[in-house]
Amino acid sequence: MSIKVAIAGARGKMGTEAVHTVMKHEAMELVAVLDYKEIGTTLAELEQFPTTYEVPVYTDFARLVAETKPDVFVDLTNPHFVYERTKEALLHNIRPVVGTTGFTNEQLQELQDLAKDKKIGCIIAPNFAIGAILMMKFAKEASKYFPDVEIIEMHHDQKLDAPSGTGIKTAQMISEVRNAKQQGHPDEQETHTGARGAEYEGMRIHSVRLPGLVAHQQVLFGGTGELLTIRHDSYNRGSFMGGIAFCVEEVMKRESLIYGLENII
Ligand SMILES: NC(=O)C1=CN([C@@H]2O[C@H](COP(=O)(O)OP(=O)(O)OC[C@H]3O[C@@H](n4cnc5c(N)ncnc54)[C@H](OP(=O)(O)O)[C@@H]3O)[C@@H](O)[C@H]2O)C=CC1
Ligand SMILES: O=C(O)C1=N[C@H](C(=O)O)C[C@H](O)C1
Repeated sequence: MSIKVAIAGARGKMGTEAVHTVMKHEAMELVAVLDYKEIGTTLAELEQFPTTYEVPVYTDFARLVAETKPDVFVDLTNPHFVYERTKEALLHNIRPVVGTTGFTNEQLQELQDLAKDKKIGCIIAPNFAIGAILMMKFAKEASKYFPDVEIIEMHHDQKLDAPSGTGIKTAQMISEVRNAKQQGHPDEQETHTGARGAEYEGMRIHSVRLPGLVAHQQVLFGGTGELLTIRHDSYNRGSFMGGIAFCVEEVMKRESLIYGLENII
């Protein structure tokens, strides 16, 4: 039996690709999309989709749930909206697969508790690309030997959140194994605010936003007379689709919240 999927953010850069991915997947059925504004009755009315995509569009989540009964809710929207909707999905016993970034630690903890109470799967993935997951794992390993590290994440200039979810996740993974260390000169001063980037447990995260970029990150490790650079590049959003399809299938088998694909690949 196919997995019934609903998607929020279907008009967006990631959502559009995700719609095609689910529509083409033989084990999945796209039963609905959720938008916050009136865009038509079905996806077939939007010019970026084929006229065969007669998937109903809803603006009311409760109605979407009642009428289409999805198993999985994929969220690819924006940081202002995602926490409440993920919570709502869990309360309706629908399994969230969330690519949207920008959760606070408190929000993640609350959702983790809720998924545990409900005994249903929820996957929150700051990055769906396999290469990015490996980049984070390798960076975690390297930081055991190189405690001086700076993260440079580079994205397109339409991105709303900074630092990126991947940048924060990388810093979190590194801080699980790295000996606490305040980097740089103890007396350093910024003559221009923000010059040293965002602080995360003594590490620095720098966010670059430029047209032409998609999603890129390098993690720099400095040692005596040497520099190690671990880098990943997503050149297009196809890089994330294998991860989304994997998560939609995987979340059906889980009974708790998973934050980061490194925990399940
Ligand atoms: N985990 C991962 O691997 C990846 C995660 N992302 C994340 O995914 C999210 C989306 O990225 P991207 O596709 O580039 O962004 P886009 O801005 O291209 O797409 C977001 C879409 O969501 C819509 N939207 C906004 N608010 C709502 C709402 N309340 N309900 C339904 N739809 C809504 C937007 O509409 P409108 O334009 O009208 O506001 C837009 O169509 C971001 O948080 C990004 O960081 C991105 C790439 C990979
Ligand atoms: O907004 C994006 O584009 C991306 N967002 C995610 C993040 O914040 O890390 C994943 C990827 O970097 C692309």
